Amino acid sequence: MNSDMRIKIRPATDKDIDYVIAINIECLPEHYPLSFWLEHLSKYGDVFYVAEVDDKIVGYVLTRVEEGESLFHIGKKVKKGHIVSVAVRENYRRRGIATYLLSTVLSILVHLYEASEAYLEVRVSNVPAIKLYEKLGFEILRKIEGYYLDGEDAYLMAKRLK
Ligand SMILES: CC(=O)SCCNC(=O)CCNC(=O)[C@H](O)C(C)(C)COP(=O)(O)OP(=O)(O)OC[C@H]1O[C@@H](n2cnc3c(N)ncnc32)[C@H](O)[C@@H]1OP(=O)(O)O
Ligand SMILES: [Zn+2]
Repeated sequence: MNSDMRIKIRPATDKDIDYVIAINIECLPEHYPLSFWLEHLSKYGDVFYVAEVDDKIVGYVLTRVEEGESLFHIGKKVKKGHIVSVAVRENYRRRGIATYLLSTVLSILVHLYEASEAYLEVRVSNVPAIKLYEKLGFEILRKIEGYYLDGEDAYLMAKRLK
């Protein structure tokens, strides 16, 4: 891969799902049935993005929009963007692709959905992802003990969007 590769970001379509699932399996231990991906595509397709290099999908971010209690103001009901899964193929990392995907989705959460917060869970050992989220303005709110199937803890990280 050369250093002047062109990265293109666009919303996912149903034709992308097989590639997205393959990247998810390659990059993360948390996997989901086909129905999960298709349901998110139909309900929250505006915040399900893929990144392409040379017409091949190399990364994705899957997001869902939720209404519920604010993570910052107890008792307040808000719209929240939930970053469910993000991954970039190993050979394409550290080129800003995840930053591009996530900042695009965060902007759509604000402007299209009028969400006021975004949040996610991440393994406490996943330093690259934690650093990425901190760079985007997410902060660690708390630890969720035993969140993952293998027993690892998660950090709950969140960001105010307005
Ligand atoms: C909610 C969830 O999905 S949590 C799980 C997140 N996904 C995964 O862990 C899957 C496996 N990992 C990956 O796919 C990738 O490493 C990702 C998605 C975490 C990051 O993707 P990338 O495209 O490489 O991120 P990007 O290039 O935008 O990095 C932005 C910043 O994040 C930080 N960062 C990214 N990777 C690393 C790393 N390996 N070590 C330290 N910091 C890192 C850096 O600050 C980086 O900025 P810099 O390159 O200028 O120093
Ligand atoms: Zn989650």
